[in-house]
Amino acid sequence: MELGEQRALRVLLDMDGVLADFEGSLLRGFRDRFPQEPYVALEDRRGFSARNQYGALRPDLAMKVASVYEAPGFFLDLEPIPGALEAVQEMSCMKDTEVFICTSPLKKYDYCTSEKYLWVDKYLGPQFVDRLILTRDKTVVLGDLLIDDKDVIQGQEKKPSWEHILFTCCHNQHLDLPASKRRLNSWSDNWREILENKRK
Ligand SMILES: Cc1cn([C@H]2C[C@H](O)[C@@H](COP(=O)(O)O)O2)c(=O)[nH]c1=O
Ligand SMILES: [Mg+2]
Repeated sequence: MELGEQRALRVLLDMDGVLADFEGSLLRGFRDRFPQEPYVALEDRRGFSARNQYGALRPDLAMKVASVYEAPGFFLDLEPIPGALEAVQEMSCMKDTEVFICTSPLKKYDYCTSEKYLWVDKYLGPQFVDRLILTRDKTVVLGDLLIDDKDVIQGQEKKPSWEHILFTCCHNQHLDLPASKRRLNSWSDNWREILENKRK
């Protein structure tokens, strides 16, 4: 990079809950597969882990809800979140901006990892397959912004390079955030302003 050239703003985009509708698919899948079992309505979701919340309802429900997202096809069949694909395409064409998708695979990664690549190829194209980062520790990934629905993102780096923008999802919508923390309520919210403010 030449002296005086402005470094591109690097935006890291989470996948589940930000680009792909994990929660909606999980609830539909659980009710289809276990129609007689109690379930957690989206408006009643609290906390990132659905597995933990179902387990608190009844211990055996933890394994049952996990069996839904561990099944073949679950990640590939996720619906895009409204406005997400359009926002990613627009963002990636912005001057002095680079976009990466940064997502955490399941520990039980058999189907999840390949299906995440297939999903990105299907909905965003091969150029984004080159920009897909799978990691269970996002703190070690360099970036300026991380747009992610998980309320607490921890890892090896205690002071990650990125600012975490909390993307509103059913499980975090009730959280009161400290004044320093910014939310993006949806892709029709003003994500462009968040990027421009970060450039200053
Ligand atoms: C709700 C929930 C999610 N997960 C897994 C599913 C994905 O592999 C990652 C998503 O993390 P990211 O921050 O969106 O990349 O978490 C899970 O294992 N259990 C759950 O209840
Ligand atoms: Mg997520």
